[in-house]
Amino acid sequence: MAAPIPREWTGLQQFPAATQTSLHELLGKLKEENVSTLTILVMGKGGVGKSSTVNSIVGERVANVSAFQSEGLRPMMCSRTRAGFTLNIIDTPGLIEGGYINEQAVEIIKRFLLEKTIDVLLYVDRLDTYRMDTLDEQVIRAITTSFGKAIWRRTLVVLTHAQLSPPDGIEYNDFLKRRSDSLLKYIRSGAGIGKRESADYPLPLALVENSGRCKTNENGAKILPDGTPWIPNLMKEITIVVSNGSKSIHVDQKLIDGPNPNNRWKKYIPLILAVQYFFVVKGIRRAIHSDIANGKLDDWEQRYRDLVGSGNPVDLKVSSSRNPKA
Ligand SMILES: Nc1nc2c(ncn2[C@@H]2O[C@H](COP(=O)(O)OP(=O)(O)OP(=O)(O)O)[C@@H](O)[C@H]2O)c(=O)[nH]1
Repeated sequence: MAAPIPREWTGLQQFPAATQTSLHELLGKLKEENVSTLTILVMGKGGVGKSSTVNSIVGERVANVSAFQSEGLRPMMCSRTRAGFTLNIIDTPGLIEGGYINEQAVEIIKRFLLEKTIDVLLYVDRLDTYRMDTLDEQVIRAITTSFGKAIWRRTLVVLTHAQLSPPDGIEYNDFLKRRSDSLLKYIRSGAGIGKRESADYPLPLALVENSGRCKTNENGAKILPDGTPWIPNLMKEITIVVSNGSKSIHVDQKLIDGPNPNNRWKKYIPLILAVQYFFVVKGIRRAIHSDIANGKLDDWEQRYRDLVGSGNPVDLKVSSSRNPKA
């Protein structure tokens, strides 16, 4: 089925003039780098603000937002064009249901993404969550197994509900640091990113406040507590990920099927053969040679030699103790 023709990105005109200017500059920069299409995949647990973030970026209500758990399992792709640039943004259902990974949702997402190329993953979570649990790690593992570890090179971590007042009088920046450090720790652990690899997986972070009550500046742009207009900032961080030198993720059947378990140990075969040769075959040979050199003979062999040596007729039936058939 042919992809639908993208609609004009009219939502851009909803943004204040200063935001529009910043966004046009960023799109211009991408075009200078020969990037004329950007496909953004949005994933995370349920209810963290994925759909709201999609709507905020597009500037239109294209995805359903609900305070309650959404029923649908189907991802949704929205495409918009502006001045020769195409933005594709894919909203996905939350991956957790009843305390476990919703495997059905994962499979549907994988099939939906087949033959698509993901330029950036927005891994969305809430800033105002105080504790991490194993569910976070499960979601991160599910993403890693589905699309490969390399997807984390193309990831921007997005924290929604950024206009929060931290609990227990903690200073905003301290709270942000603690929250982001613990989330990044879980992502690295769930994705299997070792300490030495950290530089290859920068995992930058952007804050988002989707609420209609988000504070605005004198230009009417929605701002973070430190005064940063967050929509241009989010788009800037996205363009940084696009230009970080890593490859976009093309989702093909091989990637979806994952590594073939039959191939898993194949690379060790030459090593196993070498170990066998040096420690088993060579060992046995050495033992045989040393036996021969020591002149040790089996009982029957010794008796046979004695008989042949003595010139008496050889009665193998009697002399062979090893061979009952003889
Ligand atoms: N205050 C505040 N509320 C938010 C923010 N983002 C989302 N919400 C609210 O959080 C609820 C869930 O938002 P959604 O955007 O539907 O979350 P989701 O992750 O797409 O949810 P699922 O599709 O069920 O996985 C809605 O009531 C939103 O209005 C935010 O940044 N700030």
